[in-house]
Amino acid sequence: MLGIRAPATKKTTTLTVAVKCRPFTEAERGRDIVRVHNDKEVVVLDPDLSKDYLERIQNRTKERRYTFDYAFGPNSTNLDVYKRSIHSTIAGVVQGLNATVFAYGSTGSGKTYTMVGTQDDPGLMVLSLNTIFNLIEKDNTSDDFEVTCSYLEVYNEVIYDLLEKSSGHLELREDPDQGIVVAGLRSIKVNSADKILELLNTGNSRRKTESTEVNATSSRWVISFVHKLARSFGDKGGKKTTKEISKSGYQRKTRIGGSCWKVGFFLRERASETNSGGQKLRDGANINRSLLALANCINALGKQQKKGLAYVPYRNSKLTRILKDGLSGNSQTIMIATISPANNHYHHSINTLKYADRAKEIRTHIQKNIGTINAHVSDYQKMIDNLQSEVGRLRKELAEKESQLNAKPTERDVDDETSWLNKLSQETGENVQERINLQKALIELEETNLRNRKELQHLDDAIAKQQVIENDGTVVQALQARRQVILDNIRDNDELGLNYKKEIEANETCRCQLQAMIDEAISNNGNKTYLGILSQYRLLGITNTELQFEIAMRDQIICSQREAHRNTWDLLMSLGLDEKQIVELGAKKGIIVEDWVLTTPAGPSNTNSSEHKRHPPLLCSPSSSKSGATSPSFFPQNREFCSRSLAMENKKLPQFFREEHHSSYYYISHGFYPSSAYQQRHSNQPSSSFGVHDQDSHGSYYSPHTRNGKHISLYNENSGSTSSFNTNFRQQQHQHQQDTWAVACRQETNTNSYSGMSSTWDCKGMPKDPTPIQQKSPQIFPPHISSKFHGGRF
Ligand SMILES: Nc1ncnc2c1ncn2[C@@H]1O[C@H](COP(=O)(O)OP(=O)(O)OP(=O)(O)O)[C@@H](O)[C@H]1O
Repeated sequence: MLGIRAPATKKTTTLTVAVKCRPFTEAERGRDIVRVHNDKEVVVLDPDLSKDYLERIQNRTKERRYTFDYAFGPNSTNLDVYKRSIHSTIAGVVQGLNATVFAYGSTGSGKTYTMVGTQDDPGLMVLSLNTIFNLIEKDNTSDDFEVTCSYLEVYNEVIYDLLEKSSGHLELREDPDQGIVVAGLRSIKVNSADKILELLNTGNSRRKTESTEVNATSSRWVISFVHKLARSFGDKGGKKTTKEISKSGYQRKTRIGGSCWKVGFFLRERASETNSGGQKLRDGANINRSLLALANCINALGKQQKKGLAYVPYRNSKLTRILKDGLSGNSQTIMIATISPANNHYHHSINTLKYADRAKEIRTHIQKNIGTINAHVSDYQKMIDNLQSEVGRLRKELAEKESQLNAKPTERDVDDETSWLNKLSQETGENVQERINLQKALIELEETNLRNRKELQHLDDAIAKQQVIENDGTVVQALQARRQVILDNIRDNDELGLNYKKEIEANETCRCQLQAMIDEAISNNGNKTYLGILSQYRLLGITNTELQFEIAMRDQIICSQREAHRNTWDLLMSLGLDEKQIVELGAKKGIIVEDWVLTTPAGPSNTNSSEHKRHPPLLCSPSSSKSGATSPSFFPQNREFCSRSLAMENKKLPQFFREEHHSSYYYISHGFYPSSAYQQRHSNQPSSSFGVHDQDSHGSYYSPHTRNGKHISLYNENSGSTSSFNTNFRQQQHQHQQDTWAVACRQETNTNSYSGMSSTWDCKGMPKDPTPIQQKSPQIFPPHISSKFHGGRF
């Protein structure tokens, strides 16, 4: 038979399961517990009659109910079974469809009777053979048919050929076209049902049957009867055999077909029931192994359909390998489950029915084994050419794919995922850095404008006062010019601030998208755990950067506050005041100098004590003093007490606060957090509270990036690593320290200018020549000085 498979479409079908309950045998005693309803339902009654009503309604009954494709009671004949459940399948064999029929049941349940039958009630094998030959006979086409049959037995997992007089052990082989085949199994050509029955009888005589206590002629072996049918489709004009057609080489299309139907029946027995030992016991165990393997395959195949599990243990026995096609391949398969009606077979019957029930889930894929071949050599050549070009195309495709694969290392999937995750992480890092820069720039901008607004207020006050005392209006004009500059700066900074806010929002959106991409990639990936940990690690790194940013900002604020304190002390002492005077002055104005006031009453002896030098005093407001806070302030050692006109003495003294504390509040009041904490609090408000500062806020700090009251953007200035970021901050701090003192001096100058005074101070706190305000460099108002010394109060 030529092995060309048809490109016909596959049809998926489920196993057909029929249950046949045999009648009581003459020797059998017991109670009938099997009921068949509607030709489909099988009910096995509880064999224990002693159960009362209560037990029954409590569902303690052992009664079981199953539904199958077909169910046959004891009065059904083999012909009934055949007509309803087998005939159409066997008819399909002539059309090129494979078929498998096997009986499954416990020993003595009627497998042999159902498959072989008797003279009066021929079995399914006989009936199906009759059908095949009837159909061939009735076929009025020019097609040729060739029927062959084989007969084999599996005994203790060894295959014997029953059509051979003295058969050796046969092996199973896997054929790409025909599936599992028994190598060396004799295949005899037959042309009538009678001939096959003759062969069956011959084979049966070679079977090893031994009596058991259950069945006097128990087969105790797995028997399979394999028929093959080859069909050559010819023209209507005349019949041609396959051989003749292939020889002729005429330009005539011919279809060929082949099908196979297998019939098997098995024994299942228990050693205790068969009362057999030794060799018999081993035989029983092997037979059980075959059937156990079949049961396992049925189980696995049933689950496979329901849950998609893959492994089916076909290789566990010869029987399951022979039946493989029938259980999952190209075959229409019918399982006949045979049971006994007797109550003492209850467990066997239930067992058989359970497997039969699972077998209903098994699916096979049937396909006609018919192909079209062209009889002419040139057509064969064309076919070969086409196939070769197809092979060439596929080879090329394969080579391309392989080169793609080789371009990357073995663990390319993981590597790809990792590098992709790296890219995402890097982008997230850049995103965070960008936001840090934007927030930093925004904060500085806010501070600048806060100072601008305060200066504006002071300018307004100064202008009002000056207008009263001045005749020519020169100073007022200068003040108004300055006021205009500040107003312009405020407007510009407001615009810039709004842009920053928009950029921060865009940055937040981008960050959310990146995070969603990372999350999705991790959740969809097989390496979930690994990628999850990697992602967490990266995100922690990013959070760390943000925290370092916050720390750096706080450091800078603390540093600037300390500088401000130091400058304030220097300024006070440069005015010519000693400590006692400062304390007294402070006390008059309600300012308490900690340590001095808290420990001992202010006095000359105390102010000069070494204790005070070891613990520099802290200027604080009464309110902060009450809070009991005692953190030290920085007191410049060996400071010079310069002589100074005390023209200021009667002016209002500034209010000193604990800037350290306020700087912390600053972050909170300005909504500045590391992004994680920030997001928790302000998921929809990424920007800080630009332009809405409390006038009493004291958390402002001097920024070297602010000139002339106008903000100079820091955006992208610090993009890069955390270390460069910190370096920047250190540089800023250094610059800041240098600037603070100069600013303090300039502040003093300006303040005096506003008050109409002409004296100025150098960077060491020494008086300098007066300079008109118009010629001064652009004014910067350091927070701790500008907010307290500014406005002509000092
Ligand atoms: N439908 C039936 N009508 C009448 N008698 C039956 C029928 N089915 C089975 N029997 C009888 O039941 C007995 C056991 O049947 P059978 O030998 O077919 O069982 P088995 O399943 O093939 O047993 P084992 O597996 O041991 O070979 C036999 O005496 C047989 O004649």
